Amino acid sequence: METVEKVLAELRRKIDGIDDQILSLLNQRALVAQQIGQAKAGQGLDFYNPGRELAVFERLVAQNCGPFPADAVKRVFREIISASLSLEQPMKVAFLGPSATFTHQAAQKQFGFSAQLVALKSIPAVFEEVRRGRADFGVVPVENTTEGIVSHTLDMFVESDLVINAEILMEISHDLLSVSGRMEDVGRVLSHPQALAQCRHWLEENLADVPLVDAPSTAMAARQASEDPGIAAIASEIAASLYGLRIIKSKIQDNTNNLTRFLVVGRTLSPRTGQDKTSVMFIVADQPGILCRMLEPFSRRNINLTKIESRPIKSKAWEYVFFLDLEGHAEDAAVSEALADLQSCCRSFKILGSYPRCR
Ligand SMILES: O=C(O)C(=O)C[C@]1(C(=O)O)C=C[C@@H](O)C=C1
Repeated sequence: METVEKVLAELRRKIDGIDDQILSLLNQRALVAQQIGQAKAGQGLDFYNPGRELAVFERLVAQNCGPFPADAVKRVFREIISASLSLEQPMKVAFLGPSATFTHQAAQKQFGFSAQLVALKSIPAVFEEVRRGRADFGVVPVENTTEGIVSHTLDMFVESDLVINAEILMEISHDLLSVSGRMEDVGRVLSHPQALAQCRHWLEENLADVPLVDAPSTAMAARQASEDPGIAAIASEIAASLYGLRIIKSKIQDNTNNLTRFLVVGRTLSPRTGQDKTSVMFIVADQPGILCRMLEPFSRRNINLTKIESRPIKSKAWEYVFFLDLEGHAEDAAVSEALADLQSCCRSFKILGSYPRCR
């Protein structure tokens, strides 16, 4: 009978052979991506193409018959594309920091580890970095299923000429982290008050006698936990890896449907993919029936609206700017007609961008 060592050696030889093929294919793919980059440079086209990236992920996940997990297919190809894009053009992406926040995690999910991610202190600072061309793109939060809209982000579009190039949907999953990763070592739990509130039931059931302490951010809580073995932080998975913490328990939030939507902002509009969303911003005339009139062009053409939001105009009391999201690209015939109809009843109107719809 064969010894287990012999069996393992044989199987590992097989894996080595497969890895050699994977590596050779990765390099063949990288060469093709470089050629695409050269073709794009010749035409002045954008190197980053989020619509094409989504199509690559969806095609591969659909044809994967396992046992390699579908999630892992996406993660592996995220990094392959990130590395390929860095060969076409190294990407610099500004995000609302500090490091290890959920916006950081969203930027990493969208751009992978080959992009240079830069943490900035505020949403206006992210917009400014992209406007000045010091970053190629910016990542900012725009709405959360529990907390609602991030008004700071919407307000920025009023003054800024930046456009929306992509949306990122992310489950906000809170993990309990500490140096040892052991429940019995937890003497105090630190986190941002919102994260503590979102995990209240779990904390009552599992750590009822442990004091809860507010921290300025989940990332700061993680940093403090890395300096004191008696502190556990509620923070993201990325905070665990950044501060060398172990996960005591993952996904401890009470509401499992806690999602945040982030936007990727850039300087040029994205091409049509066939599965797009469009965001517009406008101010309507102050007239009876105007709200009906502004929505009618969409219902008449069976265009689905996914969000409507209003924000006060700071310079004029009791006047509002509307933000509307709809399904379709601004270049689709029906969408472009509906937008022209809407524009005819607006005092001011701006397309904020058409971008691949995230599902
Ligand atoms: O297809 C392209 O346009 C590419 O540049 C190639 C590629 C890829 O590696 O698949 C790389 C970057 C883009 O954001 C999208 C896709």
